[in-house]
Amino acid sequence: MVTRTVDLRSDTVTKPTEAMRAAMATAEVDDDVLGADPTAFQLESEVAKIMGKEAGLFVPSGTMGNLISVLVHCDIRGSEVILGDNSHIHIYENGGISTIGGVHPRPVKNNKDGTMDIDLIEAAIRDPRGELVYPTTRLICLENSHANTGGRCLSVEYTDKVGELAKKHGLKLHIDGARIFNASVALGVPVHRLVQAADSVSVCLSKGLGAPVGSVIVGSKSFITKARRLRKTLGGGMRQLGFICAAAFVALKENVGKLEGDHKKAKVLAEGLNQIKGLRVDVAAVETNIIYFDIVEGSKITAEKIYKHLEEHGVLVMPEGPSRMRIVLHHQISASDVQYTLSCFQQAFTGVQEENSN
Ligand SMILES: Cc1ncc(COP(=O)(O)O)c(C=O)c1O
Ligand SMILES: C[C@@H](O)[C@H](N)C(=O)O
Repeated sequence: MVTRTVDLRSDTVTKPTEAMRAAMATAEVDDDVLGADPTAFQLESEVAKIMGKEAGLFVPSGTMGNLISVLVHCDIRGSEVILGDNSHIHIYENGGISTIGGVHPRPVKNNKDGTMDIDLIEAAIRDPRGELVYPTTRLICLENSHANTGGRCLSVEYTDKVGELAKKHGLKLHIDGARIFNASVALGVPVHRLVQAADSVSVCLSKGLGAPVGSVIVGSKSFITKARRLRKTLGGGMRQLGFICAAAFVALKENVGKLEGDHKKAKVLAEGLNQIKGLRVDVAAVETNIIYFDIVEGSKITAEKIYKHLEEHGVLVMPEGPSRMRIVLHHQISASDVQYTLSCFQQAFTGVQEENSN
């Protein structure tokens, strides 16, 4: 009988707080297709202001936020987007930019720190003289923090350099900012400065900020006007969405300040896991709330045995391969949960070592 649950699969698993539920229950709402839901408008305006952009648009998911952003920037047939080969847009969004938007992806290798070498980005930009046979590059996409490399942060200097490169070639820059607040807190750089070079940003409120639903895309007024129309085309026009925006507004106001704590807990957990004989963690690479770790070859324990033991004790982690796992911290994981998780991992390995010695 599991008496305690520690859900470390993702920062998308958080449950609405009482304050969010109360805000939802009393939210002022209206039809956001026929006009403007007042609570949605308030949230969109606030996020745009915080991000230093002219306007914002609420969307039901980060996937839709990225899709709309890419499709607005690449609105001409034959467009191509340069993006990371290990980016969320390229791996986890069902190829939507191509299957729905007809946009051609031009992947560039992601480095271990989430960046793409700037000279490789420039080399991937199509030469206009080859337009008879080449797609036309119109957009560069970055991801900050970068999820698949372990929540690594792209510096403001790097982002500005990519922005300069985009401008030099007449391209737009989009940032998948699903965890931009995590990067901002970890770097000590205000979000508006971190995304200053970007023409658009997709900001998830449903990740580390803990909102039950939603993202906001931000950009120029012209960009958001086109994005709003495309959201409707994709079936994302929502009616009285103020009640979910009310929860997101609470998340924005209450949880940014908790991200540093998530990062500290991630570091403690990473250091503890790395002390367990049979696990390997690159602790230095844990900059925010995400930890990737591996079972050391020859450690005589299988991932399946670890998952089984963890699940029997209520600890949930994300499988990432035959011997690789991911843990994501969020504001509903306590310091005690971190210690409990470490004890469960230790027990799993000790149990196996005892089995093997018998
Ligand atoms: C980096 C990144 N971008 C975008 C998304 C997509 O967000 P959603 O799950 O809301 O579609 C995710 C995952 O949730 C993500 O980790
Ligand atoms: C799995 C992925 O799609 C999701 N964005 C997560 O980080 O949990």
